[in-house]
Amino acid sequence: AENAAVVTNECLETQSTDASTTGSSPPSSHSRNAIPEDCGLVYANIPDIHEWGVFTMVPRQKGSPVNRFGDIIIQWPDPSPMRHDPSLCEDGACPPRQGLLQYTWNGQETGGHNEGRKRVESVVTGLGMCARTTSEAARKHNIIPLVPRVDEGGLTRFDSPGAGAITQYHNYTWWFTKDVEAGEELLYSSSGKIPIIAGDQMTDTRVAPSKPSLDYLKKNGYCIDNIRPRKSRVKEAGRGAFATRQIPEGAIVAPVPVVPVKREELMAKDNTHHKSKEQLLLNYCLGSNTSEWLLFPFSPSINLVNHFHDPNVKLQWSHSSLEIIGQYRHSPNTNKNPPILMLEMVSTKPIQEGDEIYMDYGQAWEDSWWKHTKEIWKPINEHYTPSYVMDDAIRMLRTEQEQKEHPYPNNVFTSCFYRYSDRTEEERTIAKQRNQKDSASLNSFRWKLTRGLYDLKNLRPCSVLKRLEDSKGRSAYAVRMFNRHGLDEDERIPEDQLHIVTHVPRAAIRFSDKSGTTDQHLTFAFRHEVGFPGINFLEEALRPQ
Ligand SMILES: C[S@@+](CC[C@H](N)C(=O)[O-])C[C@H]1O[C@@H](n2cnc3c(N)ncnc32)[C@H](O)[C@@H]1O
Repeated sequence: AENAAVVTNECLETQSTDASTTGSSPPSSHSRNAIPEDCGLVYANIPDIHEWGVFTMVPRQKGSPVNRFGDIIIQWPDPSPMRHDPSLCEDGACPPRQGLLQYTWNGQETGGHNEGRKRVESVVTGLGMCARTTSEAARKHNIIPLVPRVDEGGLTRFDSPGAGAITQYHNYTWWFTKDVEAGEELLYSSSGKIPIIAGDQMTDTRVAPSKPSLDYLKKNGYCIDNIRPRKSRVKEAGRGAFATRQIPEGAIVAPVPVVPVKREELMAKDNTHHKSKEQLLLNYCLGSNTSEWLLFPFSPSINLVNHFHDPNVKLQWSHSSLEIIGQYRHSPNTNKNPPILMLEMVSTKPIQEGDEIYMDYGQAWEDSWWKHTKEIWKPINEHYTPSYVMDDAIRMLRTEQEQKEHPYPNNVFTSCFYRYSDRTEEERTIAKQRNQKDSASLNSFRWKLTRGLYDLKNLRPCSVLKRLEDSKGRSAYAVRMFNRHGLDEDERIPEDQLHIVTHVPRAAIRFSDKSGTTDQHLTFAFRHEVGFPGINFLEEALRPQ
């Protein structure tokens, strides 16, 4: 937020300067930023406090979706410790997060925690990065997210060179928790964003002295519902971005706020486990092979724009970003982190409703993709079934004993929705006493449904010991619960406890993918940034003089 404050309202002016085609020098072209009459959501710089926020242009009802389509999430397993090393924390206080890590969520909030061995950060694009947050205690939030969908977007490791090159986490939808008036800001609770490392503090949102008027938002905001996700028309590309309405030539299709990231941060930490060399995030960054900097764009659906040699949009620096970068050129301290910058995605031809949006990713990307499909990629024919397919296919779960005869595929295990902290003090004391008396005794509890139990952060490994049928013929299970990395302290079952839970319904048990086995970890998964020569302009400004 502090960085965003540097981006002034000038960024929202209707005229912009184009640095995308030449790289280092910014030629001028003009684009129109007219908000369509029926635009429902805008991204605007809040007057007085100079922070960016998301606003609704129409009244909304409690229980209705913010958008009819959700955002993608990119899982960032075991980020390189360079920028935020827990070993740098002293007495529970850690150095502040920098770069993209300032905006990520704890992976367990999005169900991504099994993607990594120790730590997973979730990059929640769209509203998760554009909307501002408020603390749970302040109770000012008016939107909440639901669970994402997880699948391969039609690209399987058995037949597609695109397998592992796109994220499997998508359709992360947001819902209103209150009735909201036209012009109100969308805020969500920051609890999901509280970082994994103890000691990090979230600051609460700064409240604007006065609410921006609808007129101000129309004149100064960027429309952020001109594009939406859908399966791409490009074979092997996965999902794509499509126009939700007609867009004239030369108009701003979407704002493209970007976080600068150092290329070296996206190297996977451990190549023996995360077999591909670079993180999946690289495929969603803008850059050029001559720059050590990358830009991660994050407005809704922007990350879904695919490559085509005959594009209908291009990227250009916003006027204000050019100024900020210009200031860097003259600043003697070039070592500091560059702030959030703003690009604009501008139509280069008239676009019809339903058209797919394409950019030209450039020759280096095309060459790399060509090499990947012709020389590197090979179909995989080993036995593999992703967890979401197992969940659909296997309704009745096998006990540990049955699995000896009839095992599940190697890449999956079972997880249960369970909260150890739901046990009453009394239950815990009895368990403790029993443990002290007889080390062989079991602690067995009855599963019960409590509020919020089906949140993804409450998933933990569990093994099925017994299957029973209830009076209505439905299966219920007795399971042993385990701990996993990243669990909150009060959720950890004491190491010396054999924690058995009975009457667990099938709905509370899920298949999960073992760490390092999903497509994004495939050895031959494609990795290349989206070509954006305009980054050279930033690179030049940041280079020590
Ligand atoms: C910025 S993402 C675009 C969104 C992506 N299609 C998805 O489903 O998440 C870039 C990645 O999309 C895929 N892609 C984009 N354009 C493509 C094309 N023309 N052919 C094949 N794959 C493409 C590649 O995997 C690339 O690394």
